[in-house]
Amino acid sequence: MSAPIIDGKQISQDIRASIQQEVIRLKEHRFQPGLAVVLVGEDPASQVYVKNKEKACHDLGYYSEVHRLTADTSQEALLELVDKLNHQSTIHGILVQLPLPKHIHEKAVIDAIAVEKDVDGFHPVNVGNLVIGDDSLLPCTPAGVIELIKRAGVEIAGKHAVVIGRSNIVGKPVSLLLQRENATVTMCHSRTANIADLSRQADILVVAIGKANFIDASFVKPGAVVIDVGMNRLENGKLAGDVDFESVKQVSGPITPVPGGVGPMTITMLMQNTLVAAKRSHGLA
Ligand SMILES: Nc1nc2c(c(=O)[nH]1)N[C@@H](CN(C=O)c1ccc(C(=O)N[C@@H](CCC(=O)O)C(=O)O)cc1)CN2
Repeated sequence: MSAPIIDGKQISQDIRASIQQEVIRLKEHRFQPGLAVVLVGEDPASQVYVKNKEKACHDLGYYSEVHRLTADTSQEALLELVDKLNHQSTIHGILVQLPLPKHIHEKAVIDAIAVEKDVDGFHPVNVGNLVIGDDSLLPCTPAGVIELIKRAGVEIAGKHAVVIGRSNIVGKPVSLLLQRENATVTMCHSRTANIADLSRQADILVVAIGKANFIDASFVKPGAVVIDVGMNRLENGKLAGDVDFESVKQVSGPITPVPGGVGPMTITMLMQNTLVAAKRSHGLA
């Protein structure tokens, strides 16, 4: 028997529907969440993601600004724009689309975003708050992973979670969030010996290593929950996850597909963070 599929698109829609209701209520108090998205350069995938963010803002009734800057924009000019947005009262969230062109120092830009408007959750203060368990804006993809697991009806507390990948954007924050939910977490990475042995011990397996179809059924304990954060563009133009979905779903428990799993949650959690940031700025959260 094949595993239940965790439908990230449907879960995303459900979350957006409740955000929309809350925004309608808040608008009666002349309150409108505002998001500024900054895109530097013409990376085709980034252009699509930014358009989708703009559309999500429109659909949910947010105020939005998209700043499309040419690839040769200087770091100084980008920092000036971030500073302007930091001080703009209609904007509660600022997102600088990554990756940035090579001549721009990503960290300098992230560090320049006001902590309370950092709806990506990438600012070191937000990262630090996540580490010590204080309230913070959570990074969108990791927050989406936790939401998918919970909405699939899976209890996290007491489970053994194995996270494969240790990036600052996914692997590390996902591990911290799983720990916060009282899972026992093992982190694996490129230098881990016997990844398959550790992976087979997981009740919850989160994979974010950026290698197409790396995890097959031999890595998975029967019934384990499998969350695939990978998004690898193949030569034939198709998108593949880090998990060999067809093989793994024969043995796993609930599993996310790619596309249609974690990806759609990234923008939904961004919308959620923007709402939280806006409410906090009005003393409502
Ligand atoms: N500042 C940021 N930059 C980037 C982030 C981020 O969270 N903050 N994440 C990614 C890109 N991203 C959002 O920005 C993103 C990636 C994927 C999806 C998504 O819906 N994926 C679909 C498939 C889409 C396709 O066919 O290409 C899916 O998995 O179903 C949404 C947002 C890097 N940059």
